[in-house]
Amino acid sequence: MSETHIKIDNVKVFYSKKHALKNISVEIPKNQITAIIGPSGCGKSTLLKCMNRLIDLTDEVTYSGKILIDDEDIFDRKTDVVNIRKKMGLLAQKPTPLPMSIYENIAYGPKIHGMKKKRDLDIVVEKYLKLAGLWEEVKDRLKSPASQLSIGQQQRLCLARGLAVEPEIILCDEPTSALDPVSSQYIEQQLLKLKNDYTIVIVTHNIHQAMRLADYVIHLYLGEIIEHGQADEVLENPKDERTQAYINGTFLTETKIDRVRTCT
Ligand SMILES: Nc1ncnc2c1ncn2[C@@H]1O[C@H](COP(=O)(O)OP(=O)(O)OP(=O)(O)O)[C@@H](O)[C@H]1O
Repeated sequence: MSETHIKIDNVKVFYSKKHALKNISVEIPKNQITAIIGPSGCGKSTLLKCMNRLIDLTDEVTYSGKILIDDEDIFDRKTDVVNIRKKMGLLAQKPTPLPMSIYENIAYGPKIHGMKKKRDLDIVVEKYLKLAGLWEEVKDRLKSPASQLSIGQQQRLCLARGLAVEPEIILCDEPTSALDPVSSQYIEQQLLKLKNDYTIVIVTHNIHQAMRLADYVIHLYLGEIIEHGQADEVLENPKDERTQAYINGTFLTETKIDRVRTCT
């Protein structure tokens, strides 16, 4: 495995009494795409929210363990949450453009971080719209409201906006689930290009998407990692019966799981 970028060590999360993540320990490699897969409610989004501490915004949540990014424990109360989030771009399920122009959507983050000169902002806007694969489609209407873009374009705009604050890591929570197949393909193509410079973690329900994108796969099941490894090994030759069933789209009843456990 290449150099570790995010080291997750014994992370546990409770929502009130609900034990959502149980002793999660896993290392996420730098400049690779890691897909988190698993059935609904298994804890995928919770794990992602731990990585940027958005989990703090949830009521009645308690968590423990460590998440080391560049050797800094982001769960440490002394860690500056704003700094952590600056290292991470988040691409959510639905595009959330800011209620302003296409240009201002991208310039917003750099302005907050102190960039003032129009020339510098122009360069940044063009650079990140190009990186997100949207420049050619919007270069002649940068002053138009972002809300006038198609949903697929809005998602690429959100990707560009996230990149404009120069993160090291891109967290994606089902980033194409609200998009048509062509727009999904655009996003996937951009993510594949971006992995040369960014560490990417993507939550996806789409096994084919994981096959197309992922270098590594984490399979979560009822809050635990039941399989983790190189994508081709996990997706084409899974060791765990539950991973196999999930990939095949078959449903394992508790009785069958018990039978499988007894047989192995
Ligand atoms: N704010 C909350 N309060 C209470 N329980 C929660 C809260 N958020 C999530 N949960 C529970 O924690 C578990 C994990 O939720 P999470 O959203 O991480 O799952 P997921 O794998 O991302 O699901 P999906 O694929 O359906 O989005 C689920 O049982 C969910 O009901």
